[in-house]
Parts: sequence; structure tokens; C-alpha cells
Amino acid sequence: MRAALIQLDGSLEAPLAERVERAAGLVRAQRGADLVVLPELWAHGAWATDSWAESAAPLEGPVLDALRHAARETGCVLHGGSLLERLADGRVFNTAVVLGPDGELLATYRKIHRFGFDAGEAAVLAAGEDVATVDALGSRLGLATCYDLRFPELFRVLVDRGAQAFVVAASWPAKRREHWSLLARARAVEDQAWVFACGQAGTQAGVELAGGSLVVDPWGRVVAEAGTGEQVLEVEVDLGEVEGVRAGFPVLRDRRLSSATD
Ligand SMILES: NC(=O)CCC(=O)C(=O)O
Repeated sequence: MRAALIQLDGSLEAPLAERVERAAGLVRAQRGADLVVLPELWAHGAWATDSWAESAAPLEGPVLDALRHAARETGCVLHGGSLLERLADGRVFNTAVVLGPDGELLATYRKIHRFGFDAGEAAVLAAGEDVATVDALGSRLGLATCYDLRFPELFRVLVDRGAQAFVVAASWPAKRREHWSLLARARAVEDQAWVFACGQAGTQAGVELAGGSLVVDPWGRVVAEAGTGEQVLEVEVDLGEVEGVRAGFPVLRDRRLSSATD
């Protein structure tokens, strides 16, 4: 299985339509990839909180359409990063979308853990309540977004639902870069699962972004890691390795406490 993580530059200088076309073009350029991943809120700006009120929109719209077309043209499973989804009742969620090779929407995931303590995302957005998995590429993928990476219980719930790989869309800041790679590896080791973690590069709304997108195998080894600039991180992996690791070193079987949610 070939994966391509598109670590976009987070600059918001170009108009939205241009940025969407550019991101879609980069997806289309990944012909031959089975899984393509975009970062968190790449179209709206994960750190551009002040403009969220005007840029949030219903999920069905031009950005999702562009992603659908790109997935179809590339023939890949596309984790389209996340979008600011406005509901009819006015609530806004940070919603990740996964599309199939025919452009069909396979899954959505509304970010459960909002970043910012009492400000930013935590003050402006509604919290998702449901975990999400998607069956694709002969595996079950569990979805998580950025700050979620700090909450191992979410990943345990995903494992209990059969997840063998986690796809994490993020816009992690440079000042906590060490946490990013450490947490991605920790989730891989403790859950014996693949981690595909796609971040952003550059500077956005005054925040320097970490880049450093990475793919971690179910043994906790980093098999591919991006630098700090815009980059497409390509890697060939065998998702089926999970079963061998879990059978050969069966720590998940030794659990004594069940996860808090079912
Ligand atoms: N967008 C985010 O969720 C940022 C998370 C973050 O900066 C952190 O966990 O640290």
C-alpha cells in the first residue's frame, strides 16, 4: 500500500479558491498512491480563529466537491484533512472527511478534543461526540485530529472498534514539536497500530508550524518523516503487519481494564 501525506504550507495569503485548487492539484499528482492524507483545517487555517466565523460552511460545498474530484481522478482513498463544518443550527465543528476512490464520502469525524483550553477552538467550536472508523485498503482506519493525539483513551476506543491504523490530520505548532513525534510513536506502540500523522508547514496567523509529518509502524518505528517545509511524504507500507505484531507480542490481550466508552 502506498501512502502520500501532503504536508501543505499553512500560509493563508492566497485566496481560498486558489488554495483549494492547489491542494486538489497536489492530490491529483499522487496518482499511484492508495492513501492520500491532507492536514487539519488546511483550507480555513487551524490557527486563523478570527476568520472562522466567515469561512465555516456546510460540509457539502465547493471544498468537498474539489476533494471528491481529486479522489476520483487519483483513484485513491483520500483523507481530505478537516474542514470547518457549519450546521443549520449554527454549531461549527472541525470535521475530518474520508473519500473513496469513486469520490464517495466514506466517513466523517468531528474532532472530539478541542484545543485552546478556554479560548480558540475550545471557545468557538462544538465538540464532536462520536469516534469514527472506516474500512478501506483491507484494513480498519481510526480517525483522530491533532490535539486528539494527547488522549490515549480515544485511540483505545478506536482499537476496541477494530482499528489497525490511525490517520491523524494536524496543524501542530513548532514549539511543541517534540510532543508531536513522541505522541505519534506512543499511540503506535501502545495500540500496536500504524500511525499516519499529517501536519502543516510554514507560518500561519503568527504561529510557526512544526511540519514533521510521520508514518510510524505498529512496532513504534518511524518509517518516514518529513522535514519542516512543504513536502509530500511518500511511503510504501504493509498494513497487514499489525496482525503479526499483535500476535507476536500480545500486550493488548493482557489488558485488565476496559475503555471508558463503548
Ligand atoms: N490544532 C490543534 O489541535 C493543536 C494542538 C496542539 O497545539 C497541542 O496539542 O499541543
